[in-house]
Amino acid sequence: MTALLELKHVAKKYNTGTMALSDVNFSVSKGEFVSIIGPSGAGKSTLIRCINRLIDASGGEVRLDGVNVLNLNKRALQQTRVKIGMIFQHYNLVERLSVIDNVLHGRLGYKNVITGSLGIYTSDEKKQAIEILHSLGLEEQVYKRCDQLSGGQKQRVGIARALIQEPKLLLCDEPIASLDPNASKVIMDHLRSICSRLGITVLVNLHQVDVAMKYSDTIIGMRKGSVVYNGSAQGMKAETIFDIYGSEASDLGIEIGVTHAS
Ligand SMILES: Nc1ncnc2c1ncn2[C@@H]1O[C@H](COP(=O)(O)OP(=O)(O)OP(=O)(O)O)[C@@H](O)[C@H]1O
Repeated sequence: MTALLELKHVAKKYNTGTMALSDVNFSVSKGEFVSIIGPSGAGKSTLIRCINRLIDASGGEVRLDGVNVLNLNKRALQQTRVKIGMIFQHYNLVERLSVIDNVLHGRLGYKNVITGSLGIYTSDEKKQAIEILHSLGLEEQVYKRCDQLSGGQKQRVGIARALIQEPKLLLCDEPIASLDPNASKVIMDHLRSICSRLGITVLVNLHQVDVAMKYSDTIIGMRKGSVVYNGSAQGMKAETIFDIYGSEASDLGIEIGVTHAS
């Protein structure tokens, strides 16, 4: 498979002196579903955010389709960001606006300053927004204000906003951390289906090892800013969990060797 995303020697040192990422190297193929796991402070969010430059890495290369994102000027970065959708733990929606208006915000990267600031969208874009919302089971929420939705519904709006961008890569920063198990399953099922059905590459930060093992083609395990595991879910062993979390899998309640069909 061709690599869509390649990280080479990526480092991030915050101006507090914290070395959040050290020499991170991995590549992600087109259409792959990859989970990043690791304890709090391992650098998962920093890593995800260095890919679309919400955070500027201190060194290394982040290549998307062969182009080093870290070298792009403002205009080129804007064009590249259109290819990268982002899902946030706390949804990042404009709560007082309707669901469809929030989804249409995903088209802003394609607009010029005037059409963008006036919120002018084509009828095709509106049709597409409604279709995506239907595909995510939100047909009854299209014109509701976002502050009237449940967390799970808000996260599906976040997914719809990312999908209307027509991204190649979907970055998901702890997308289920604020959701109950049922809503979490709905979100993970949608993300998996987006990957399999639409061929969109998904990179997701997770705290739940069982969820990562159930849904992912590949798991990247991080500890103290470094990648300590990069392999299949099936290839995870009790020692892998120890390397990542510094505790025995059994003490953490993680069952190794139990795989679930996705
Ligand atoms: N803006 C910042 N300024 C300084 N240090 C930061 C900043 N953001 C994160 N850090 C530090 O960088 C390290 C990695 O943090 P990061 O949030 O990326 O970890 P994480 O694995 O996503 O953690 P969590 O699972 O708790 O979200 C931590 O030591 C954290 O304290």
